[in-house]
Amino acid sequence: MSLTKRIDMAVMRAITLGQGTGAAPRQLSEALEYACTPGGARIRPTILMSVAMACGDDRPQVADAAAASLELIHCASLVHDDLPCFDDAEIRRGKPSVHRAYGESLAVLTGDSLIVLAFEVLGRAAAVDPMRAAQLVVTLAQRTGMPGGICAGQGWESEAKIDLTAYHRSKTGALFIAATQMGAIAAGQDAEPWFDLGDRIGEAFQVADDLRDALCSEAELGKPVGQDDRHGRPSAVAQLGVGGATERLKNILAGAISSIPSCPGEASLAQMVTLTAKKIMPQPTAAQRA
Ligand SMILES: CC(C)=CCC/C(C)=C/CC/C(C)=C/COP(=O)(O)OP(=O)(O)O
Ligand SMILES: C=C(C)CCOP(=O)(O)OP(=O)(O)O
Ligand SMILES: [Mg+2]
Ligand SMILES: [Mg+2]
Repeated sequence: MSLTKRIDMAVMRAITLGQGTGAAPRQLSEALEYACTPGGARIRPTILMSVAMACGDDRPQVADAAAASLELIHCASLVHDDLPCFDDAEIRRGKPSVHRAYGESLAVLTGDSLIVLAFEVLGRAAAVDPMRAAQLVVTLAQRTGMPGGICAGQGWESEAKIDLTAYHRSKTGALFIAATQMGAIAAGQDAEPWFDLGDRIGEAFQVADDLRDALCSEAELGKPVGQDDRHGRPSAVAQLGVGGATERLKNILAGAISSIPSCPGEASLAQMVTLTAKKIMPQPTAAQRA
């Protein structure tokens, strides 16, 4: 089975669990699925699974639960991020954002339900491997909440003075660190050596996202562009210009490959990072190249 299919199936199993089989509010049930399918790039669970596979993937059910839980948290964060009180975005993944499709109250509840569901999925993985499941819960919680998770990252946007490194590391880096560390944990390995790889991929992803926000169109991205400018957010493009940010992106990615810890599947993991790099590198249009 392809990795994409494995991830989509794990996500769908989780959503089905959240929808239940008995009485449940219809619109909220529908919105859970709407928020997570069809997926975006599924880049975080792909990295997680690739690390788990490079480490032997000896408990595939635990890796499936880890990948699904991480993607559920990511989707929840996008639903909340698009709300009027944050970025007030009307489209996401090429369709109306959840609050545009279902209203604000249900969008808040969709995000809330997905967060809780993510941790339920990990709790249930304890039936297969209690130690690994407990470590996965702690790692995902650390990278989701305060003081260093994506909630903290979002929190920086309400501060008058922003610590740029902490802002980027928590807003975007956190779920990439979760991806590499949860992949290792799911396969029974120590998480600590996998911090650097996640941190570097996260930093690269943030620079790439800043470049896409400045260079791409709404139709290409399926979400509003020019957001960093509009919200006055610090970005790699504002700081370094397009050329400087592109150079920085290439340097971080080279560093990411050299930070892969030694493991049985090291070579194929390096290939995955190179492939991910190609995917996230924004392609300038002919007009921008001229
Ligand atoms: C778990 C949970 C629900 C957290 C709530 C806190 C929250 C709203 C986090 C958003 C995190 C995030 C990376 C948003 C997208 O960034 P962006 O706005 O720069 O990117 P975009 O262009 O894709 O919108
Ligand atoms: C952290 C950021 C910039 C939010 C968007 O993440 P992705 O670009 O991975 O979103 P999807 O592919 O999942 O839609
Ligand atoms: Mg935002
Ligand atoms: Mg946004």
